[in-house]
Amino acid sequence: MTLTVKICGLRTPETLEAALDAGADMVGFVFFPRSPRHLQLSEARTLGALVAGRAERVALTVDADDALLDSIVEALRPEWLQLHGQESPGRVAAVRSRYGLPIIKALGVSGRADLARAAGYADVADRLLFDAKPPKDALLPGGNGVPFDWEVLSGLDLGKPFMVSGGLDADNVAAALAVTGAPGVDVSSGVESAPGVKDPARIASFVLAARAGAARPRPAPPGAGALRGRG
Ligand SMILES: O=C(O)c1ccccc1N[C@@H]1O[C@H](COP(=O)(O)O)[C@@H](O)[C@H]1O
Repeated sequence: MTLTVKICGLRTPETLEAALDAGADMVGFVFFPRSPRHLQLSEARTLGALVAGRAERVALTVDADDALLDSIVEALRPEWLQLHGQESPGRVAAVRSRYGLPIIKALGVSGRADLARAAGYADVADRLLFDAKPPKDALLPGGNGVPFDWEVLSGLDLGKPFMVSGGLDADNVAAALAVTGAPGVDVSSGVESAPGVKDPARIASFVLAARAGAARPRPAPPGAGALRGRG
Protein backbone atom coordinates (compact mmCIF):
# COMPACT_ATOMS: atom_id res chain seq x y z
CA MET A 1 0.00 0.00 0.00
CA THR A 2 1.29 3.47 -0.84
CA LEU A 3 0.61 5.61 2.19
CA THR A 4 0.03 9.36 2.07
CA VAL A 5 1.43 11.05 5.16
CA LYS A 6 0.33 14.59 5.90
CA ILE A 7 1.90 16.80 8.55
CA CYS A 8 -0.49 19.65 9.32
CA GLY A 9 -0.20 23.00 11.05
CA LEU A 10 3.35 23.90 10.04
CA ARG A 11 4.30 27.47 10.92
CA THR A 12 8.07 27.87 10.66
CA PRO A 13 10.71 27.22 7.99
CA GLU A 14 12.57 24.89 10.40
CA THR A 15 9.64 22.60 11.10
CA LEU A 16 8.53 22.69 7.47
CA GLU A 17 12.02 21.56 6.54
CA ALA A 18 11.79 18.78 9.13
CA ALA A 19 8.56 17.53 7.55
CA LEU A 20 10.05 17.65 4.05
CA ASP A 21 13.25 15.93 5.18
CA ALA A 22 11.23 13.22 6.90
CA GLY A 23 9.46 12.51 3.61
CA ALA A 24 5.97 13.84 4.27
CA ASP A 25 3.81 13.66 1.15
CA MET A 26 1.60 16.57 2.14
CA VAL A 27 2.32 19.60 4.29
CA GLY A 28 -0.67 21.42 5.76
CA PHE A 29 -1.10 25.10 6.58
CA VAL A 30 -3.94 26.30 8.78
CA PHE A 31 -5.97 29.42 8.09
CA PHE A 32 -8.26 29.70 11.08
CA PRO A 33 -7.58 32.58 13.48
CA ARG A 34 -8.67 30.69 16.59
CA SER A 35 -6.02 28.03 15.98
CA PRO A 36 -2.54 28.24 17.52
CA ARG A 37 -1.37 27.11 14.06
CA HIS A 38 -3.03 29.98 12.18
CA LEU A 39 -0.88 31.59 9.50
CA GLN A 40 -0.87 35.13 8.14
CA LEU A 41 -0.91 35.33 4.36
CA SER A 42 2.62 36.75 4.30
CA GLU A 43 3.89 33.74 6.29
CA ALA A 44 2.01 31.39 3.97
CA ARG A 45 3.65 32.99 0.96
CA THR A 46 7.12 32.43 2.41
CA LEU A 47 6.50 28.88 3.58
CA GLY A 48 4.70 27.89 0.39
CA ALA A 49 7.68 28.95 -1.71
CA LEU A 50 10.04 26.88 0.48
CA VAL A 51 8.21 23.66 -0.36
CA ALA A 52 9.45 23.88 -3.94
CA GLY A 53 7.82 20.71 -5.22
CA ARG A 54 9.11 18.46 -2.44
CA ALA A 55 5.61 17.78 -1.12
CA GLU A 56 2.06 18.85 -1.86
CA ARG A 57 0.83 21.96 -0.07
CA VAL A 58 -2.56 21.77 1.60
CA ALA A 59 -4.49 24.87 2.68
CA LEU A 60 -6.80 24.08 5.61
CA THR A 61 -9.81 26.34 6.08
CA VAL A 62 -13.03 26.22 8.09
CA ASP A 63 -16.18 27.45 6.31
CA ALA A 64 -14.12 30.04 4.42
CA ASP A 65 -15.83 32.31 1.90
CA ASP A 66 -14.56 32.87 -1.64
CA ALA A 67 -12.75 36.11 -0.78
CA LEU A 68 -10.68 34.39 1.91
CA LEU A 69 -10.01 31.36 -0.28
CA ASP A 70 -8.95 33.64 -3.14
CA SER A 71 -6.31 35.29 -0.99
CA ILE A 72 -5.07 32.00 0.48
CA VAL A 73 -4.77 30.35 -2.94
CA GLU A 74 -2.93 33.38 -4.29
CA ALA A 75 -0.45 33.42 -1.37
CA LEU A 76 0.21 29.72 -0.72
CA ARG A 77 -0.37 28.25 -4.20
CA PRO A 78 -1.64 24.99 -2.68
CA GLU A 79 -2.01 21.72 -4.55
CA TRP A 80 -4.96 20.79 -2.29
CA LEU A 81 -7.71 22.52 -0.33
CA GLN A 82 -8.80 20.93 2.95
CA LEU A 83 -12.29 21.96 4.03
CA HIS A 84 -12.61 21.32 7.75
CA GLY A 85 -15.90 23.00 8.61
CA GLN A 86 -19.57 22.37 7.95
CA GLU A 87 -19.26 22.82 4.18
CA SER A 88 -22.15 21.11 2.35
CA PRO A 89 -21.52 18.78 -0.61
CA GLY A 90 -22.72 21.64 -2.85
CA ARG A 91 -20.19 24.04 -1.35
CA VAL A 92 -17.42 21.44 -1.75
CA ALA A 93 -18.30 21.07 -5.43
CA ALA A 94 -18.39 24.86 -5.91
CA VAL A 95 -14.97 25.36 -4.29
CA ARG A 96 -13.47 22.53 -6.31
CA SER A 97 -14.73 24.02 -9.54
CA ARG A 98 -13.78 27.64 -8.69
CA TYR A 99 -10.12 26.81 -8.02
CA GLY A 100 -9.66 23.70 -10.13
CA LEU A 101 -7.98 22.09 -7.12
CA PRO A 102 -8.63 18.72 -5.51
CA ILE A 103 -10.47 18.78 -2.20
CA ILE A 104 -9.92 16.95 1.08
CA LYS A 105 -13.21 17.09 2.97
CA ALA A 106 -12.95 16.49 6.70
CA LEU A 107 -15.81 14.73 8.45
CA GLY A 108 -16.09 14.43 12.23
CA VAL A 109 -16.63 10.90 13.50
CA SER A 110 -17.58 9.52 16.88
CA GLY A 111 -19.61 6.49 15.81
CA ARG A 112 -20.72 4.49 12.80
CA ALA A 113 -23.80 6.70 12.33
CA ASP A 114 -21.49 9.57 11.37
CA LEU A 115 -20.51 7.70 8.21
CA ALA A 116 -24.02 8.01 6.77
CA ARG A 117 -23.27 11.41 5.24
CA ALA A 118 -19.88 10.34 3.85
CA ALA A 119 -21.37 8.98 0.60
CA GLY A 120 -22.70 12.43 -0.32
CA TYR A 121 -19.21 13.86 0.02
CA ALA A 122 -17.49 10.96 -1.75
CA ASP A 123 -19.21 12.15 -4.94
CA VAL A 124 -17.72 15.66 -4.79
CA ALA A 125 -14.48 15.48 -2.80
CA ASP A 126 -11.21 13.87 -3.93
CA ARG A 127 -10.34 12.53 -0.49
CA LEU A 128 -12.35 12.12 2.66
CA LEU A 129 -10.61 12.79 5.95
CA PHE A 130 -12.16 11.09 8.95
CA ASP A 131 -11.27 13.11 12.03
CA ALA A 132 -12.43 12.83 15.64
CA LYS A 133 -15.43 15.00 16.49
CA PRO A 134 -14.22 17.81 18.72
CA PRO A 135 -14.87 17.53 22.47
CA LYS A 136 -17.91 19.58 23.62
CA ASP A 137 -15.91 22.49 25.05
CA ALA A 138 -13.31 22.58 22.23
CA LEU A 139 -12.51 25.89 20.54
CA LEU A 140 -11.40 24.18 17.35
CA PRO A 141 -13.27 21.84 14.99
CA GLY A 142 -10.05 19.80 14.60
CA GLY A 143 -6.49 19.77 15.82
CA ASN A 144 -7.55 18.78 19.33
CA GLY A 145 -5.33 15.73 19.69
CA VAL A 146 -8.19 13.35 20.46
CA PRO A 147 -8.69 10.01 18.70
CA PHE A 148 -11.93 8.25 17.77
CA ASP A 149 -12.80 4.56 17.62
CA TRP A 150 -11.01 3.49 14.43
CA GLU A 151 -13.07 0.27 14.28
CA VAL A 152 -15.89 2.42 12.92
CA LEU A 153 -13.96 2.63 9.64
CA SER A 154 -13.07 -1.03 9.26
CA GLY A 155 -14.45 -2.48 6.04
CA LEU A 156 -15.45 0.96 4.76
CA ASP A 157 -15.48 1.29 0.96
CA LEU A 158 -16.75 4.55 -0.46
CA GLY A 159 -14.88 4.21 -3.73
CA LYS A 160 -12.72 7.20 -2.72
CA PRO A 161 -9.36 7.27 -0.96
CA PHE A 162 -9.65 8.35 2.64
CA MET A 163 -7.39 9.57 5.39
CA VAL A 164 -7.56 9.26 9.15
CA SER A 165 -6.69 11.89 11.73
CA GLY A 166 -7.40 12.77 15.32
CA GLY A 167 -4.95 12.14 18.14
CA LEU A 168 -2.47 10.23 16.01
CA ASP A 169 1.16 10.07 17.06
CA ALA A 170 4.23 7.91 16.48
CA ASP A 171 3.05 5.41 19.10
CA ASN A 172 -0.44 4.75 17.75
CA VAL A 173 -0.32 5.40 14.01
CA ALA A 174 0.59 1.80 13.11
CA ALA A 175 -2.40 0.54 15.11
CA ALA A 176 -4.68 3.05 13.37
CA LEU A 177 -3.45 1.76 10.01
CA ALA A 178 -3.86 -1.87 11.02
CA VAL A 179 -7.48 -1.28 12.05
CA THR A 180 -8.60 1.02 9.25
CA GLY A 181 -6.36 0.11 6.31
CA ALA A 182 -6.41 3.82 5.51
CA PRO A 183 -4.29 4.91 2.55
CA GLY A 184 -3.55 8.22 4.29
CA VAL A 185 -2.89 9.67 7.74
CA ASP A 186 -2.83 13.25 8.97
CA VAL A 187 -1.34 14.59 12.21
CA SER A 188 -0.98 17.88 14.00
CA SER A 189 -0.97 17.77 17.83
CA GLY A 190 0.87 14.43 17.96
CA VAL A 191 4.03 15.97 16.48
CA GLU A 192 4.05 19.01 18.79
CA SER A 193 5.76 19.79 22.08
CA ALA A 194 3.06 22.38 22.93
CA PRO A 195 -0.06 23.59 21.06
CA GLY A 196 1.13 25.06 17.78
CA VAL A 197 4.79 24.21 18.39
CA LYS A 198 5.95 21.46 16.03
CA ASP A 199 8.83 19.22 17.14
CA PRO A 200 11.21 18.07 14.36
CA ALA A 201 12.10 14.81 16.18
CA ARG A 202 8.42 13.93 16.64
CA ILE A 203 7.73 14.70 12.99
CA ALA A 204 10.52 12.33 11.90
CA SER A 205 9.34 9.58 14.29
CA PHE A 206 5.76 9.92 13.09
CA VAL A 207 6.64 9.57 9.41
CA LEU A 208 8.86 6.55 10.15
CA ALA A 209 6.22 4.86 12.28
CA ALA A 210 3.51 5.49 9.69
CA ARG A 211 5.62 4.03 6.86
CA ALA A 212 6.53 1.00 8.99
CA GLY A 213 2.86 0.49 9.91
CA ALA A 214 1.78 0.65 6.28
CA ALA A 215 4.42 -1.91 5.30
CA ARG A 216 3.11 -4.44 7.83
CA PRO A 217 0.54 -7.01 6.60
CA ARG A 218 -2.90 -6.21 8.01
CA PRO A 219 -4.40 -8.70 10.47
CA ALA A 220 -7.23 -10.74 8.93
CA PRO A 221 -10.70 -9.49 9.95
CA PRO A 222 -12.54 -11.61 12.54
CA GLY A 223 -14.15 -14.63 10.90
CA ALA A 224 -11.87 -14.65 7.86
CA GLY A 225 -10.73 -18.15 7.07
CA ALA A 226 -13.50 -19.69 9.18
CA LEU A 227 -14.32 -22.08 6.35
CA ARG A 228 -10.72 -23.19 5.92
CA GLY A 229 -10.27 -26.86 6.83
CA ARG A 230 -13.95 -27.70 6.57
CA GLY A 231 -14.69 -30.52 4.38
O1 LIG B 1 -4.77 22.01 13.48
C1 LIG B 1 -5.62 22.89 13.69
O2 LIG B 1 -5.37 23.87 14.39
C2 LIG B 1 -6.97 22.77 13.07
C3 LIG B 1 -7.84 23.83 13.19
C4 LIG B 1 -9.10 23.75 12.64
C5 LIG B 1 -9.50 22.61 11.96
C6 LIG B 1 -8.64 21.53 11.85
C7 LIG B 1 -7.37 21.58 12.40
N1 LIG B 1 -6.48 20.52 12.29
C8 LIG B 1 -6.78 19.24 11.72
O3 LIG B 1 -7.36 18.42 12.69
C9 LIG B 1 -7.00 17.07 12.49
C10 LIG B 1 -6.58 16.39 13.76
O4 LIG B 1 -5.52 17.01 14.36
P1 LIG B 1 -4.77 16.39 15.64
O5 LIG B 1 -3.64 15.54 15.09
O6 LIG B 1 -5.74 15.62 16.44
O7 LIG B 1 -4.25 17.58 16.35
C11 LIG B 1 -5.95 17.07 11.41
O8 LIG B 1 -6.61 16.65 10.24
C12 LIG B 1 -5.55 18.50 11.25
O9 LIG B 1 -5.34 18.74 9.88
